[in-house]
Amino acid sequence: MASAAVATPTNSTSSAFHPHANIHAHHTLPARPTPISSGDFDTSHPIEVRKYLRTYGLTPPSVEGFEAQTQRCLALLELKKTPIEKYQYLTSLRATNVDLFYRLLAGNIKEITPLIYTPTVGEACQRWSEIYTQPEGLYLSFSDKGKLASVIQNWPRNVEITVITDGSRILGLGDLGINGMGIPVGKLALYTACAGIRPDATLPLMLDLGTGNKALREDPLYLGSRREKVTPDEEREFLDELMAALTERWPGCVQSYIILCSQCSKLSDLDSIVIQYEDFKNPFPSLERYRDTYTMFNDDIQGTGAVILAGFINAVKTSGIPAKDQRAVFLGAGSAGVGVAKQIVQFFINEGLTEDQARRCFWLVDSKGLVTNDRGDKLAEHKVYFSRDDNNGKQLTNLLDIVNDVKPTILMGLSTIGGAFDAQILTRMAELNDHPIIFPLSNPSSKSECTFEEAVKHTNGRALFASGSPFPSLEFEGKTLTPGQGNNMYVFPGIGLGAILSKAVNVTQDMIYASAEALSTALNEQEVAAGWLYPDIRRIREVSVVVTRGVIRAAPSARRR
Ligand SMILES: NC(=O)C1=CN([C@@H]2O[C@H](COP(=O)(O)OP(=O)(O)OC[C@H]3O[C@@H](n4cnc5c(N)ncnc54)[C@H](OP(=O)(O)O)[C@@H]3O)[C@@H](O)[C@H]2O)C=CC1
Ligand SMILES: CC(=O)C(=O)O
Ligand SMILES: [Mg+2]
Repeated sequence: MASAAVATPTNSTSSAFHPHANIHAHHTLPARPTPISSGDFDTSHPIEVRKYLRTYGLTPPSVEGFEAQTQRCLALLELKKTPIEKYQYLTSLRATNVDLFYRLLAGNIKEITPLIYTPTVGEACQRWSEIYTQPEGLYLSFSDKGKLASVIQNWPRNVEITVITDGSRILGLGDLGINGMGIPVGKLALYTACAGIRPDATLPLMLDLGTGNKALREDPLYLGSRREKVTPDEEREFLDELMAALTERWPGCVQSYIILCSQCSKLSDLDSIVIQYEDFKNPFPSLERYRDTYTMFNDDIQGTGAVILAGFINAVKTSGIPAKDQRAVFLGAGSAGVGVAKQIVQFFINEGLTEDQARRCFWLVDSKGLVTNDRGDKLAEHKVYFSRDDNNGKQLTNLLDIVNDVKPTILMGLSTIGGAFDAQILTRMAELNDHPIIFPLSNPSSKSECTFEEAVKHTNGRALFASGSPFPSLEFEGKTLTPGQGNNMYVFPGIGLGAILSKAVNVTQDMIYASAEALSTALNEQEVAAGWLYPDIRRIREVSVVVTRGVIRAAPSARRR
């Protein structure tokens, strides 16, 4: 396990500068420590560094400060007209000067995150084949099955954390096959910007397991295999091999635990890997299969559950309604919907409810309507826990009817259906509650169940609001109202860093819950006074420290490596 994985955005050189090198006597210069890399041309490098790197004379003479560099980047960004052009500019900046990219991102997180993450990453994934210019991660195809370990050997660096997807459910945009690579790339960029993980210790990993998206398979520019999606059994066998191969190459997880028992002295030599699953269409089987045997978590189920629980804890403080009187309607009963509902169940239990009382506070709605025991279809396993048995034979399918029937205090959207919370539904929520909790959480913005403006307008500014993608602040009755962003980016960097630093063998439910509790306490006085549900995103590095600390403290000490 490498020591501190933490990089600061103010590091100006990625290559080691040797302070004792004789910088003037070129004929006696030692060999360069590494081959020339694009970051070596950073215009902030002092003259001595340029001479040491042998880039002296190859960059303009002026040694720039970070401020001037940032000013130029922001001006260049401003010149790009569309979000996708800005995305492309930032992609090329990362490829040509990784330090500058992260200084820019970490210093302008509120402005730049929407360009490398949701919502722009959604469009980037939809157009990935069209805009592809350079490799940014590792691709493993189903045809590599049986040889995954040897393909993984091609990755040139040691890795501490990977984000993997098969592209089968990219945000709310459906199956995008290997075009989903933008998601691991974007999430890992946030690991560096928000939690300081060294970029070269991260691995974006795309599983090319075919795609159910016919248009992609027929697109001449599509860069993945043109096969139908593999079966769940084939996928499971592939993932079994993958998990073993990843931990064989970077043997933190299970293997290092075993090594710890027999050879403690070897521990410091080990590199560990934390594995984050992202945007799989049905991620429940893999979470169940690997959570107790590998250092892994599923961000859509667990990260989302934690971040929404944190905002919910703060919303409940404002609404003043005790757990036993909460009634939650969830539009969407998939990985995120069930993940969020389960984390809130845990909170309700901690607030004194029995598990059965807690479970009964939820009404989940999927594409067929209210999830009930008797509606006539075979429910997917993950929905059964929340399935209602008290609907008296009524099979409600319309969201407004469900809201009228249930009279909820909370309306969550994790359905991928943009605009599903219409004026009537929002108005009804405001009639039912002084402070309705309204969280349209689907991404990207086009899939958000409502906008902030709509929520404010139809609830007279009384909604306790958070959305998955960012919306701007607005003026309402002389006051500036600022929306919360309920996005797992508030927690996954801290969960991943906490898992790395604590050397936890598994990412336990206690660690996930702790990340939520920690985030809920990370608001400063001004944010609390303003009634915010989440801290200002500009403080994300401080916030990630709080989340990481919570996660480390919750990591079971007896099982740390
Ligand atoms: N804010 C955040 O941090 C996060 C947001 N998300 C967002 O949440 C959304 C859902 O993600 P995820 O749960 O993983 O996706 P899933 O595909 O697992 O779940 C989607 C759910 O929405 C339901 N649904 C689809 N159409 C309708 C409809 N017309 N009416 C009611 N329900 C419908 C589906 O029904 P059925 O089961 O019948 O198919 C399913 O239950 C995505 O947009 C994603 O971007 C996800 C993770 C984090
Ligand atoms: C944010 C996220 O993980 C998603 O929308 O899938
Ligand atoms: Mg996701």
